[in-house]
Amino acid sequence: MPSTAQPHYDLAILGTGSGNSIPNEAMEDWRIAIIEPDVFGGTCLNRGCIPSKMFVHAADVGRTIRTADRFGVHGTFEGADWPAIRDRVFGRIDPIAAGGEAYRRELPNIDVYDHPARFVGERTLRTGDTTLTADRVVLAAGTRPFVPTIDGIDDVDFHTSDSIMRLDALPDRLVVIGGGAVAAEMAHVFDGLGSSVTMLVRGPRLLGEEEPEIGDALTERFRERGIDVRTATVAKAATSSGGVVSLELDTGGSLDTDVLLLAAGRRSNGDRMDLPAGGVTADAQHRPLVDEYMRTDAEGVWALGDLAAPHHDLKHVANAHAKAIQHNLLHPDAPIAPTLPNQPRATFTDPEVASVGMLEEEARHTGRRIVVGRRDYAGTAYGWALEDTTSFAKVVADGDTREILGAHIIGPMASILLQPLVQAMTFGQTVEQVATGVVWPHPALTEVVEQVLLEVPA
Ligand SMILES: Cc1cc2nc3c(=O)[nH]c(=O)nc-3n(C[C@H](O)[C@H](O)[C@H](O)COP(=O)(O)OP(=O)(O)OC[C@H]3O[C@@H](n4cnc5c(N)ncnc54)[C@H](O)[C@@H]3O)c2cc1C
Ligand SMILES: NC(=O)c1ccc[n+]([C@@H]2O[C@H](COP(=O)([O-])OP(=O)(O)OC[C@H]3O[C@@H](n4cnc5c(N)ncnc54)[C@H](O)[C@@H]3O)[C@@H](O)[C@H]2O)c1
Repeated sequence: MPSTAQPHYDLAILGTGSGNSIPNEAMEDWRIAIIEPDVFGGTCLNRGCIPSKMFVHAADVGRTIRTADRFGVHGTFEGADWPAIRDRVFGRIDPIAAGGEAYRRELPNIDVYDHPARFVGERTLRTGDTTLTADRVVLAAGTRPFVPTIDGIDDVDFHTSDSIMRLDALPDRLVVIGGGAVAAEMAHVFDGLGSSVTMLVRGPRLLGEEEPEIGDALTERFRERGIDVRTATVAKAATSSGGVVSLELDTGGSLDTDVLLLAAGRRSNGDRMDLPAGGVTADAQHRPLVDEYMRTDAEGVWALGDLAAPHHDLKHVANAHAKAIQHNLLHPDAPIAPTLPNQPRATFTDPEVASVGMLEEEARHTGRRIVVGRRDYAGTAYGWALEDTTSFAKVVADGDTREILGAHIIGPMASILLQPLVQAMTFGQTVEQVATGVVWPHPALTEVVEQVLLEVPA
C-alpha cells in the first residue's frame, strides 16, 4: 500500500469486477487508485458466472451419462470426483485473479489498496489507514449474498455462493434455500454430480421472474430428475448437531442436511460505503442512483454494475456500464449511455432457460395487440435427435407492427438459441423478416427459433 498520508488521484475505482476493466492506455498519464479488499476480478470470475458454469458443465456430463439409455447407449454413472473438479476449476481461475492483481500492481501509474473503502467526504475515501482524494470516483463494489431471517441461522454452518463451490467434499445431502438463478444452477450442479438435493422455494415455482410457464416447466423437470423441490415452503429455524443441520419448516416437520446453501438473493455493498458522506444519493437498498450516463448525483462520482440502481445483477450489464463509464471519463463533453437495448438472461441448468424482453403478461399491459407463438423442440428434426418431449420456445410479438417484444426458451442450448432473437429485437427486425428472410440450416436446433416465429399468429 502506498505510504503517502493523503494521496490524490485522477481516478479512484472501488471494486475490481467490471471496475477493473476501466483503466486503459488512454489513462496512462492518470494517477489511479484501485481499491479491492478481496481477490481481484470480482464475483463473476471468482465466485459467480465462471466457476459456476464450469461446475454446470461437469454436472451436464454426469447427466448425459445417466440419461444415455434413451439413445440406446449404455453407461453407468459411477460418481464424481469433487476435489478433482473443484481443483480443475479453481486451478484455472485463481491464477487469473492473482495475475490480474499482479499486473495492476506493476503499472507505474496505479496504486492498489486492499481494504474496503468508504466515503469520508466528497470524492474523499478512507481505505485502511489511508485517506485519499480523487477527481473522479467509480463505485463498482457490487453486492454480497443476502442471509434470510431464520431463527438460529448464525449458529449453524451454512454456505452461500461465495463458499459452496470450494467445499472439501461432495455432500450426500444438500438443502438449497431459494428458487432463483443461484439456487437452480447449484441444485443442478449438486444433483448432477450425485448429491441428494432438496430445494425450499418460497414462491410457487422456480425462477419466479421468468415466464410463469417456464418456471413451472423447470420446477417439473427438476422434480422428474429427482430434485425434491418444495414450493411455498420456508425454513423458520435452524439448529445443528454432529455436523447435521436441521431446519424447521413453516409447512410443518423438519429436514436434515449435511450442507445448507443460502441462495436467497444478494444485497448491495453500498450500505458499507457511507454514500451520504460522499454526497451520493442511493435507493432504499443502498444502490447509488445513476443517470443514463452512469453518473451519480455527486460531482465526479460514477456507479456501475450490481451496485448501481436500477440493478440487473448480470455480468454483461456490468461490463456495458464499465465500457460507457470508461468512455465518459475520457470524453466528459460527449458522454454515451451503455449499449443495453435488450438484456438477455440465461440460467444454466438442465434444461437451460433463456429469455429476453417482456413476459407475455407484461406485454399485454402495454395496450398493444399481443400475439404469441409457441413451438416445442419435439416438433423439429433436431428435437427428435435429442428425444426431447418437454422443451419449448415462446415468442411474444406485436400483432400489428410484428415487432418481437419478448422471447422465452426452456430446453437444451436455450442460451444460444436466444441470440438470433436478441439480434432481431435490437435491430428492429419483424417476426416475418427473421423467420423467412434468412436461411436456417437444416436440421440444426436453430430451427426451433425459425419455427416459433412461423407460429406467431397474424
Ligand atoms: C453464483 C453466481 C453465478 C452468476 N452467474 C452469472 C452468469 O452466468 N451470467 C451473468 O451475467 N451473471 C452472473 N452472475 C452475476 C455476476 O457475477 C454479477 O452481475 C457481476 O459479477 C457484477 O459485477 P460488478 O463489477 O458489478 O460487481 P462484482 O463483480 O461483485 O465486484 C465488486 C467488487 O467490489 C469489491 N468491494 C466490495 N466492497 C468494496 C468497498 N467498500 N471498497 C472497494 N471494493 C469493494 C468486492 O470485493 C468485489 O471484488 C452470477 C452471480 C453469482 C453469485
Ligand atoms: N446465469 C445467470 O445469469 C446467473 C446465475 C446466478 C446468479 N445470477 C445473478 O445473481 C443474482 C443473485 O442470484 P440469486 O439466485 O441469489 O437471487 P434471486 O433474486 O434470483 O433469487 C432469490 C430467491 O430467493 C428467494 N428468497 C428471497 N428472500 C427469501 C427469504 N427470506 N426466504 C426464502 N427465500 C427467499 C426468492 O424468492 C428467490 O427465489 C441474480 O439476480 C442473478 O441476476 C445470474
